[in-house]
Amino acid sequence: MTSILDLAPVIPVVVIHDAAHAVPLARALVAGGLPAIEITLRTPAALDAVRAIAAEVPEAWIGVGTVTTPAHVAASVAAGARFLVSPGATPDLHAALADSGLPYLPGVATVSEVLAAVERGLSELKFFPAEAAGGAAYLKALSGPLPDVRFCPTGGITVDSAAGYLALPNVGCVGGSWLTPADLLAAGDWDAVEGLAAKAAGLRP
Ligand SMILES: O=C(O)C(=O)C[C@H](O)[C@H](O)COP(=O)(O)O
Repeated sequence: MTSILDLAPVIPVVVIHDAAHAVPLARALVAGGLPAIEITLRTPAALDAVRAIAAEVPEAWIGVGTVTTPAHVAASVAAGARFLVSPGATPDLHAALADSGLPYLPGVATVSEVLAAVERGLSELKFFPAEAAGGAAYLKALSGPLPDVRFCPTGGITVDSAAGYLALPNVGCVGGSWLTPADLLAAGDWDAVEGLAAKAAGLRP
């Protein structure tokens, strides 16, 4: 199965208020070099956006984030998600994510949560909230005792701090919302979004 962590150095984390923005937004991100896109389940438009991208932008790896319940998993699969991301995970959510048949990144923030995920056979996780939970220094410390676990740190990361994470051996990619700021989406400035994506795609040549 393709690893979500290896598709691009950055996964854009998107909060979308207007599903009509979904297709041009996804095309701009893909054109900039970021094919893996996470639409968060934070707005009523989110699942419509996922459906539109799945139908009209097949070159995008469209994923769903802010998955916090088994019902979210089912709705995301039905909408056409190709991967799932959660900010944390309970035993029930872990089970639903595993049953989805999709690649997924459950969120962890402590060593014990990492070990619980490893017990379930997982080796690729989201580290959230990355900056607040210890940042790149925390992940660097984990690479000693847990060298086989790779992370997608997300939460508070910027274009300036991303490179420090990407230089770590246990970081596959980072996630962030800086590529799709609300003002650019509201203005429909897809060229600017493509420019932000291209800069992010170049963080790891
Ligand atoms: O919604 C989710 O599933 C989350 O876990 C939280 C998001 O990944 C972060 O909020 C990313 O947002 P920034 O910190 O703005 O880059």
